[in-house]
Amino acid sequence: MAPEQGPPGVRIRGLTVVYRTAAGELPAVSGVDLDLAPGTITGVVGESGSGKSTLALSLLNAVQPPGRIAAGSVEIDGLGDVVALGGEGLRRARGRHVGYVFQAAQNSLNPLKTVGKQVLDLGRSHGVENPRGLLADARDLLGRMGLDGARVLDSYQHELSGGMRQRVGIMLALVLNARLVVLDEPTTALDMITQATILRIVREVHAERGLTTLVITHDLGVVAEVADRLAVMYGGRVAEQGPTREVLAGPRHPYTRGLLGAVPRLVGDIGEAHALPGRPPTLADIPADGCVFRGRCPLRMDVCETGRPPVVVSGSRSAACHALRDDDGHDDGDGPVVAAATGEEQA
Ligand SMILES: Nc1ncnc2c1ncn2[C@@H]1O[C@H](COP(=O)(O)OP(=O)(O)OP(=O)(O)O)[C@@H](O)[C@H]1O
Repeated sequence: MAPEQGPPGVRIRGLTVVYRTAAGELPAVSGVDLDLAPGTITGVVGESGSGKSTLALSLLNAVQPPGRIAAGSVEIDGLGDVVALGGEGLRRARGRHVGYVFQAAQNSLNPLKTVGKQVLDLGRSHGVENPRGLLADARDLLGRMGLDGARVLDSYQHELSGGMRQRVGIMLALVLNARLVVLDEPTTALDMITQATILRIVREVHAERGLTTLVITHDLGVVAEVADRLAVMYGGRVAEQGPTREVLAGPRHPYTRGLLGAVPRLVGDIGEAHALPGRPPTLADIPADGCVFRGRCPLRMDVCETGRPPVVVSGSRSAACHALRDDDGHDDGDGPVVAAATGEEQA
């Protein structure tokens, strides 16, 4: 995948990732289908434990034991199915093709090496032949993000603020010219002003470098700010997905409605916000059959106990819910189409 080839598309199909626990192997991600269209920013949102980070790690086939990808494929343009990749091919793909900014990137730099040294290490591990050119690229990227690049390259982690470290993380994900970038909780632990700055930088760098970007977050405000499309995850499954504006303006899945109702700044008056009752499931109590959200769902019906929710597709949106199957009230004119009740999604 040469840089001039344009941003890659990604097709995730039937992805199931399990972790080995005392109770056996349990799915953290279960039958997920998701498309990342080339050149777009997709946001994956959900409460803690919904499987977002596990899904993101699967894009690099980087799920670590006791986890493993048990089924499905992750097709990346120019790279093929990363689930089938291994060894050297996989190592080279990470960084070169897929740039990854880990959760808590503020703390993931090596405290014993300057940022510049870490750039050189990264280049060496990927066989970059022109280290000076790499450092110049790193300096330019940092400058592009409003930092004094030369100074940051000479700095150690403890000399940088949280927002600066986050920008260094983004630079490290981009400096090898990866065109697919995964950002896991890019703004957690940052103050509001720094958060807004980082999101602006994500949008600008995405557009300027022609990237396909996946942003993982628990914060609907973050996806509202940056994402063209969003996927809402719950209990390891995609509950609803579609264009961000449409989903936020008219959520269909009861979980999405609950999440939105719990965010004061998106619904206006703080008095109108209602916390979603209950807690998200842990691996041990995700129901094996039926709908994973039924325990907290105001629309719960008998069928939710046993049948996996059908994916109701309408235009470029879809939601997996038994209640929507008979619900004409949300039809956007195309008429909802019920897809197979296997968790398959149409993006
Ligand atoms: N190494 C592991 N061993 C066992 N279970 C794990 C492991 N890593 C994650 N899990 C479980 O898998 C489920 C999904 O975790 P994951 O980190 O993907 O969710 P998340 O939505 O990213 O949550 P968070 O926002 O808290 O990171 C959770 O129930 C979690 O406890």
